[in-house]
Amino acid sequence: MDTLHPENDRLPSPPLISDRVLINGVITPLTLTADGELQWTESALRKSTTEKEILSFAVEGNKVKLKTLVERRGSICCGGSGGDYARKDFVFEPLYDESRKLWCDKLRQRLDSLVGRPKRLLVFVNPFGGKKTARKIFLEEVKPLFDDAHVQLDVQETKYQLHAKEMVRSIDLSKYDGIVCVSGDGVLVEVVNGLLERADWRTALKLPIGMVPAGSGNGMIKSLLDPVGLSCSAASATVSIIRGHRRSLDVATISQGTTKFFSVLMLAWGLVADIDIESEKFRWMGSARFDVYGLQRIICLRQYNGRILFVPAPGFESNGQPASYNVDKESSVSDKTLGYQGPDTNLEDLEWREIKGPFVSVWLHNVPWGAENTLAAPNAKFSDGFLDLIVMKDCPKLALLSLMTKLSDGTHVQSPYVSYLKVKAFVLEPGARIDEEDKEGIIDSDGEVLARGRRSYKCDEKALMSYGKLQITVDQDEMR
Ligand SMILES: Nc1ncnc2c1ncn2[C@@H]1O[C@H](COP(=O)(O)OP(=O)(O)OP(=O)(O)O)[C@@H](O)[C@H]1O
Repeated sequence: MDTLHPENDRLPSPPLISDRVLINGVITPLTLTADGELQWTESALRKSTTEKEILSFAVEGNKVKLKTLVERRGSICCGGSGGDYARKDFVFEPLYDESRKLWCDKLRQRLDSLVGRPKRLLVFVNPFGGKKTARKIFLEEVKPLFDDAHVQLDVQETKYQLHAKEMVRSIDLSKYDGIVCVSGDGVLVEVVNGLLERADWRTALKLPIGMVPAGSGNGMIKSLLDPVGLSCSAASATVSIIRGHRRSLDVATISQGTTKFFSVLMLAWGLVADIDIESEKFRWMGSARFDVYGLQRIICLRQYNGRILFVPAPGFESNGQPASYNVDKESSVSDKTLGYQGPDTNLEDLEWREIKGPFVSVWLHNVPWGAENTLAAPNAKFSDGFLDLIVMKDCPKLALLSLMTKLSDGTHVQSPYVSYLKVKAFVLEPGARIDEEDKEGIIDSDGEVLARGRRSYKCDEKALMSYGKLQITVDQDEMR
């Protein structure tokens, strides 16, 4: 019969090796248990586990030096525990050559038995992202941890937009255990799109992608670290990668004709898109650019004509009005050898509903956090096969200002001015501004311009899609 042992009642694990060693010049008993715990007494009982705290070890003369992590518990971060990490060496000296050899064998055996720890990673560093500090973050906070953990790195600084995507689409991925983006969400999305455009996308998708926050938004890494009580820092993110922690992630396919874009974070049109993209000119402010430009946009509030159609998730069928949707046939015609083509859902068989404009904001989210201080979709799940839809039609400016302050804890979705639901498929038919019909908006996906309408955000760059109807479907658990 199986019995349950509460954590405190756990039976002590037998020792793999137990010995008297020198620690800080004092003879001290040191034990490595079968479940990987290193125990010694230095004024009080100390413990360090191979699974969590010990990254690697090396022999230096007669001494064994362990590279370890110590958890720092902050008090101010995000209302949570604010867990973060610092590096620390732990040195001990076995009394005999034989016992040093035995210690090394046992430590190596334990560290080698840890599954999921990466050995070789491809790292993209975007020197242009956020406050342009990614290079410094990488050299000072990320690389030392990977070095301590003996993870080999192939580092590539991104030199221009879409550089990461181009590389990922064509390089030999077989030599890597994962790809890491020291950047904002933009480079992550490039990597995802590059992988999905490969002919061998099914294999490519098995490669885990890690994030280290060095952008202005950092919504994905915040969504990963916050639920486990870790601060959104470079050290926490790097430690999670070293430990091999993984989560599955849904991928949304946005299509317009045969053009496709794969999104893992969000799609926005209206207020949120305007703030996200038009505030680029304040990039030097870091994440404060969203608040500063957001205020300006609310004071001069825009509303857009248009229509959205959606297939509600079970329980959300009362939103909107029944509607029929003629599926964009062109988007399903594809050459399967070219890469991932989106989910094989028969959209015509689904129960569609619609909401007609004007709209202040339409926001579709795959993960909870849109940025480090924006809990856009508090109920969003990484791999539930649904997208969270947040819609705002008319809203008084004062109420809107108060909603902006509620974005940090996700309570904006409780406002009577906000509709918040889960959808399986979605169609956006964007229109012009109600006050100036010759001006249209911006469609933003994962922080990048997907489409820009007439006389919207001034920029000569051509967008991937035109400012017209878009279809969005979601596949469950595509990425890791
Ligand atoms: N050397 C470069 N010069 C100019 N742009 C670059 C360079 N390298 C990458 N980029 C582009 O910079 C854009 C933004 O990058 P990233 O996502 O890292 O930062 P961010 O936009 O500040 O953060 P977030 O996406 O979290 O808001 C991406 O579209 C990427 O393609």
